[in-house]
Amino acid sequence: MNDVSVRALREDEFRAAHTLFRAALHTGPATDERWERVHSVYQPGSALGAFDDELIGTVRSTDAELVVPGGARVPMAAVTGVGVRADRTRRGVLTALMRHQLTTFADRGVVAAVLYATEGVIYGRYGYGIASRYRKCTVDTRRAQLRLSVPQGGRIELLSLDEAERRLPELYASLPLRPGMITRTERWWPGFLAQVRNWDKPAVTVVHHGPDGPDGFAIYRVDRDPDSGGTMLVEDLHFADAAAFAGLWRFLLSVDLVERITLSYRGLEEPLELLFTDPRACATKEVLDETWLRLVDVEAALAARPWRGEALVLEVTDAVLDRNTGRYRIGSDGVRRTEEEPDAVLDVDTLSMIYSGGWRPSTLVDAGRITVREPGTAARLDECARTPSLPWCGTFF
Ligand SMILES: CC(=O)SCCNC(=O)CCNC(=O)[C@H](O)C(C)(C)COP(=O)(O)OP(=O)(O)OC[C@H]1O[C@@H](n2cnc3c(N)ncnc32)[C@H](O)[C@@H]1OP(=O)(O)O
Repeated sequence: MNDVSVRALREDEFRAAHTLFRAALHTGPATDERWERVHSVYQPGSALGAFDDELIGTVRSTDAELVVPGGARVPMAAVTGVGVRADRTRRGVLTALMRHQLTTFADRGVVAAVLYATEGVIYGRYGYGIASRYRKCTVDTRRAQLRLSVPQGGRIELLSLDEAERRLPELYASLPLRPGMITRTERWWPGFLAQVRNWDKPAVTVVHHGPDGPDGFAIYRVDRDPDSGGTMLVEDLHFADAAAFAGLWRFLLSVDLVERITLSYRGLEEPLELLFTDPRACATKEVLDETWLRLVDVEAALAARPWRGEALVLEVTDAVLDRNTGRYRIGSDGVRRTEEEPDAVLDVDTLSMIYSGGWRPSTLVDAGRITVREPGTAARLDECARTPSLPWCGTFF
């Protein structure tokens, strides 16, 4: 193979990159109509191509903000669209793309990169670690009786897809975002809504109205099977508070001709089964990795979230962005680089795993991914990194 070079794609190359990516996922090219809807997901300057004699690999990203523990928002890049032509895989094309992309992120002040991975084996080598996990679950609507204490919730309004397209971006932006969640930019919505328009069953959007106006929404479709009955697939569900959560569920459970409701990409702490008199009405089918996080600027990322208690020194190794390699003192009094002896030694992908609170450091010590100086250090690290909730993103890209 000839040498591989990587560069930012010109806008007239975006469609070829999109076709290459879809082919890597075993999907056909976008129709003209679909391309018209989705081309704006390509952020100029942020779609990369790998070339030998022709385009052989691609990755793109869009800028957004990530909510970190403590509630601060940091500049992030949402990485997606990764594909290498099937006749050029396993010869370093993705590695060249990832190195180029991460260096570019670091140069322009991106603090973190986030992605959803097709396979668990791909991204750890580039410094990404599993930040959040999600569950797939199914609700048996015949068993799902709401407990008397569940709030009544407010009014439900049905929206057409065109109305949803107009109103949901503003509604999502008005909701409180928890750690692990990301902002949904004007480049995210067209891609998501193009998928929704492509469903084989009509999409239904419902908005929940609380005392101060719209405060939650859900998008679903219903698949009716003559043998197994109706299955509602809830594809998106976000809400401001417990009343909106309950109100949306009160409505979803009231929809006729639905025997079960399936959900994916739900946070592990979402108290769905606790709404029901029989908690087994909601069955968790699978727990999987959700977002993979990559701390691009380790010092800025560490400083953006609170750490608790007595300070500890971490020695971090970053094989791709060497500028991150070094020792960091973290504690309730802040974060700074240091030359002090380390209490714990870890790679940047492992740091990304504990950063958002999705894993206790002691779990990673047990897994051999953090080396500690003395036995008590794991417990001190747990206390230092402790967060009030597990991270969850809930925005697939
Ligand atoms: C965020 C997203 O967009 S997720 C979508 C990811 N895309 C896909 O899954 C589409 C189908 N797959 C592909 O297009 C390609 O196989 C890619 C992009 C996953 C990998 O591209 P490649 O150019 O083959 O990766 P590259 O050769 O740089 O691999 C680097 C290393 O990772 C390993 N690796 C990469 N992908 C895989 C994989 N899917 N399974 C096992 N190992 C893998 C390689 O073996 C290599 O290991 P080595 O350094 O020990 O030799």
